[in-house]
Amino acid sequence: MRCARRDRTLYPDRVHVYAIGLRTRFRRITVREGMLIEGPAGWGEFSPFWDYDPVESAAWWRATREITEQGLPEPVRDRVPVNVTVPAVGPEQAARIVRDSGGCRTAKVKVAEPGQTAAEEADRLAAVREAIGPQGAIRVDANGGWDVDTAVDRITVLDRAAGGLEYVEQPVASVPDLARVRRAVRVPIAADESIRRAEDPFAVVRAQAADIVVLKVQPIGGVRACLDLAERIGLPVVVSSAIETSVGLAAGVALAAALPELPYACGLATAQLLTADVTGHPLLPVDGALDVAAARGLRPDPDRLAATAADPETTARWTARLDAVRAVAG
Ligand SMILES: O=C(O)CCC(=O)C1=CC=C[C@@H](O)[C@@H]1C(=O)O
Ligand SMILES: [Mg+2]
Repeated sequence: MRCARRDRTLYPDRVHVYAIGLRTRFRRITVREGMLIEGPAGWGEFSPFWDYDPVESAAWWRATREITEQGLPEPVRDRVPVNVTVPAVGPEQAARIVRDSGGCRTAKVKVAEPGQTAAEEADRLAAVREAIGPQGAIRVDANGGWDVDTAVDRITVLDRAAGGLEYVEQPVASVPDLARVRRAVRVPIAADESIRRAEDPFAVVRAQAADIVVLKVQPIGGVRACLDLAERIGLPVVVSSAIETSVGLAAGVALAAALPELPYACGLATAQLLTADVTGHPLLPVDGALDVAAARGLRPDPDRLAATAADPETTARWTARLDAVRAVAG
């Protein structure tokens, strides 16, 4: 197995850099890269997307160290309902993803993909509704891709095409615009980027800009940081992933398992987006949920680590990146 330079100041154990292909282009990437680090309390994942700079990536590193040094908080439930994640694909592929999801009763559908039309999005949503059934829940994620007027128009169209939307995630980029859209539509609004890339996530609450808050373990700085934010933010929360391997997803499952309330299915079925994983027992939904004990006991397998190891250049890039992040994170 190819290991990054052994950094004895990090851990005497193991630092592994992975590169795993995505089944479909998602979030502008086709390969997911990151680091897995084994510490005294277990394995953690450090995998900020490359558009996060060292200062922003410090929170991701804190999340990694929390797991490798403190381990996971105690769960209050033994299963975590999850949504299937549908990339910006055609209607037939969207329906197939839902049907093959392992019983997910909620689907989150990517919209506002550059170059795609409202009609293409409406077709995708109609196909997802057909596949998930009338009792299923459908949410969309625009990743801040619309302006206010477009968001108000599209939400109305997509709400009808979906046969009713559970909520719309980050329809527009700024908090003031999020508040404008929320006042103009009846579909609930979830804040994601306005939480995980914000100086002050409470600006969303002060502006009455969202009904729901999305929590992602790595960008927010750890499982316990997310539990603390959930306790203080005063809005319902939904747990979502950062498209990690099953090692990183296990931290998301631990968060979802420890939250006092879990009103929404979690965006933690994203192992389905990967063409491989670092364990022979990837975290995949059964009857629409992930098993908390399986996540807590999850360890990478040496043969899967070897099979998903990044090439030397990528490994060197991540090692240098981690050095830069640790220099600012302390
Ligand atoms: O929430 C989900 O269904 C899966 C995770 C997911 O959609 C995302 C993960 C990471 C970055 C984004 O691409 C996207 C999101 O914005 O929530
Ligand atoms: Mg989102």
